[in-house]
Amino acid sequence: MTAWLFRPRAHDLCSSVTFCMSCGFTLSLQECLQVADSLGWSPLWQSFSPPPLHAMADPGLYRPPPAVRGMTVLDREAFTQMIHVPALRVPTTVLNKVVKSLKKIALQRPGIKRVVDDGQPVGGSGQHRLLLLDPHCVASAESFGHEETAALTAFGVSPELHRYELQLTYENLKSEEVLRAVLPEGQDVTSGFSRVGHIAHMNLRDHQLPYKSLIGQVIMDKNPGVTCVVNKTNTIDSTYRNFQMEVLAGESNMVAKVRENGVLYEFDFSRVYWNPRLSTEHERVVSLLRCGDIVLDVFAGVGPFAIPAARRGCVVLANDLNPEAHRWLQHNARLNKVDAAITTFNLDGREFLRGPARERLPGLMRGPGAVHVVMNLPALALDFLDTFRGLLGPEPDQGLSCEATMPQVHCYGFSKEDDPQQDMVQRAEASLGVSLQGRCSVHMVRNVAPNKEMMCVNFRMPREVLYTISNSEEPSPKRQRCEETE
Ligand SMILES: C[S@@+](CC[C@H](N)C(=O)[O-])C[C@H]1O[C@@H](n2cnc3c(N)ncnc32)[C@H](O)[C@@H]1O
Repeated sequence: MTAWLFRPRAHDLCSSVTFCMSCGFTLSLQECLQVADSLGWSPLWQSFSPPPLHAMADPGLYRPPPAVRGMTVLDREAFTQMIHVPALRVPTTVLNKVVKSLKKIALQRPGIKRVVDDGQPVGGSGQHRLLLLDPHCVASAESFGHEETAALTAFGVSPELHRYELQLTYENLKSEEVLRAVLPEGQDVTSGFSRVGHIAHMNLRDHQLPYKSLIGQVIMDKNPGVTCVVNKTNTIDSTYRNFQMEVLAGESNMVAKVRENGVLYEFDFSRVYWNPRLSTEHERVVSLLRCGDIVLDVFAGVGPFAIPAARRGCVVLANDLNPEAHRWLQHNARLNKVDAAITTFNLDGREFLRGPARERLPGLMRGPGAVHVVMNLPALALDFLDTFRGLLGPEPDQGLSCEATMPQVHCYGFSKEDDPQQDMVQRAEASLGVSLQGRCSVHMVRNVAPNKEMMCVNFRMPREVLYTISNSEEPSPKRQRCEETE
């Protein structure tokens, strides 16, 4: 066939022509006619109507009409267009089997039926339906692969392709397709968001802001269950790690109900920290806990470590500086019926460690359960480790404390270094004032941004940190025996 439908005047127009020698075809036939008309080009290929089936293979076929470009107030009707798709005429007697055999090449669009009436009068036993095919897979009868050809032969279906005129509406488009058609060409169309209950949380770029209401509306339309779309308006450097946010579409109810790892949480998303991307990490830490263990959650938020830990049979001391997070933490403890197992505090992390934690630690460490300290405030938690220096004063058992009773620490941090593991260990060591070589492990939690990792360093709190130990003290044989039995 002709290599191009409309001859481009220059290569830089290649995005405006149907067939470009170097880039392949980029516009739907309908769009192409409009573009050509506006540019005063005349078609080289005159036999346009009706278009042969191979012309239906245009990958821009589902692209909405060019008129929607630049739209800032969503007009759903403006996305409606007629397109042509290939179809097979299939006897109803074998329809189900043919649909199954051809499912890889059948039309798949949201809200579009792929089997339609053939519009022909029904005659005798020869009742037929049209099976609509994906024009990107099927351009002509030669497009069928061996399997499909064999299936058609076996079921007595003619491979002759029919042309079906289909109305494509806003409902049949994916959010990405809608936004790509509306936002300026060549600019990034990110329709990604975090889902927090009924809230879709976006982080729009500057060039997307003029379209923010439309983007919000599209995200809400295309994601069942989302009834509120918000955009982050600040970076997350507030003390309480919550976002300033603006409602782009839908209701302004910020109280979300979320299920994470089977546990239900409720909280005001605009006033507390919640990150759905931490569910795996929450689960990982909780899986390390055993019934009867003690958990000190220094930066507890609304409870994603504390509540499941209590549900697992642990005794939990959970603290958060944000009064709102503390309130929802208490609420979630009641909601999950574990309030008897969780004691909550609304203190600065250092105050919590120096006060309630210090008071209870000696008794807890003598008990049967292991003590875990969770410190998830990645921007600052490593600095808080210095609070443990000499926290419990002189060692009561004069060097006989069993290492196995020392608290197990899970401390989070961000790292932008080439070797984030080493960076984490070095910063923890600097804060604790001791070496952790050979007695810690580090793992990557998630990639937060290009070149920024969230990490977790895990170690048993060294005795010489928690207690003020005189330099002359030698490790006692008794303590060594204790370590061996761990
Ligand atoms: C990153 S969030 C973690 C929340 C929860 N642990 C989680 O995994 O989702 C850190 C929490 O620390 C709290 N926070 C910030 N500064 C604090 C401080 N100095 N003392 C205690 N809590 C603090 C914030 O309010 C926030 O809820």
